[in-house]
Amino acid sequence: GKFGRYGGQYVPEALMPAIEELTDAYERYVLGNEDGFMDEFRERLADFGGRPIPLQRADRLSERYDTDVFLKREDLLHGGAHKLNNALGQVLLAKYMGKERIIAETGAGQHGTATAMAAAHLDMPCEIYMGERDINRQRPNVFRMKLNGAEVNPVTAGRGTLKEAISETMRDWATTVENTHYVIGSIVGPHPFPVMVRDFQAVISEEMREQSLERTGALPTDVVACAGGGSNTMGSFAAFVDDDEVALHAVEAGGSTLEVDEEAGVAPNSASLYTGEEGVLHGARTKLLQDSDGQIMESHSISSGLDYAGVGPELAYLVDEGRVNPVAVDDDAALEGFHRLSSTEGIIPALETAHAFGFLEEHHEDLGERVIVNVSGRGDKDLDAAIEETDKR
Ligand SMILES: CC/C=C(/N=C/c1c(COP(=O)(O)O)cnc(C)c1O)C(=O)O
Repeated sequence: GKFGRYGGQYVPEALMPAIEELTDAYERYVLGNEDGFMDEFRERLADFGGRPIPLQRADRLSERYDTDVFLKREDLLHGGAHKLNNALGQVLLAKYMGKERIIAETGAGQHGTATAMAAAHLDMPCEIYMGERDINRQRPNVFRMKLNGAEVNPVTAGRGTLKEAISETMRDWATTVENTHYVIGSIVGPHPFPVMVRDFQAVISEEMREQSLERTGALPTDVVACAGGGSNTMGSFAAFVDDDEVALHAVEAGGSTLEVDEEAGVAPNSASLYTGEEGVLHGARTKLLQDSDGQIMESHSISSGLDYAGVGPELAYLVDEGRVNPVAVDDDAALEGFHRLSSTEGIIPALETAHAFGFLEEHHEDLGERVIVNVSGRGDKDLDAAIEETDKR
């Protein structure tokens, strides 16, 4: 469960039995397809989720950047984001493990919604932990989670964003491991979570590869994806990691600035790959926003889903190896990307996704002639925030 120095299982003793049970289930059902688990997963992802997902040529952006820009439309996956790939896989696995209760954290509410949808689809009771701050800025998703039959537990600790929600969910799991599975929302946490979530999200790049060869007769020159915890990123990269000729760009939230105020212990961004230091968070050694005492700093982003001080250990490793190019895009450029995709291509992206289009605008000169951008989610959840933030500027 290691990616070089990163990864591992830094969890309290109380969680080790659950982690060992999950590792055994991951190896048997996900890697070994025991009892046809992966066949059922793919069948439900098709029938309930709506896969395969289109790889669409963006004609306006291709003109604008004088190169072929393709969009992987995970915003069209049931629920409106890539999150269902992982949530459906883990809820189905919980069923195969004989668990009776589902819990999860959420920031943007997309993972919470996806988990609530999958739990309803598979007839499992579900509780979602969500920071107060995120409840207020992703309200449409709070309604969706409740409509899908989930209980939403507000988390008031700290800043009430993703980090506290994950910690709260892990606390619940520590006392309920017997009958409960924790559906973690990204490639974070102790082994086997990072590899299991990546394996469920890898369907994104498996389809991208096939579609790119079919449409253009070649692999893409560049793949671009936004990175919060890193699941849509590694999902978009997985099938290309061994093809060195395919450049992989992980776009993080540059927030308001990359300058960090050590005294205040506040990082006005969430660029863990770009400016983070090695440390342990939520059970894994990875790259984190931390001050000189090793205290984890508060992160910031205009988008809830990228507003996280950590990042997946596999991404941290691939960046150190030079295989993944980490870039930071600030709130303003993300907001411009949100408006640009909406008005030029008729697709309103999630604010998280919009960061990837900020990167495209700033760096298209450095890219090759076949660029795929992962549209990780749609922007319905962000309309109020985007309008408010735009009016402010
Ligand atoms: C697991 C917490 C992250 C959440 N969302 C993250 C997110 C992200 C970033 O998450 P990752 O793919 O895991 O880096 C990208 N795009 C959309 C549309 C997102 O909603 C959530 O709770 O909805």
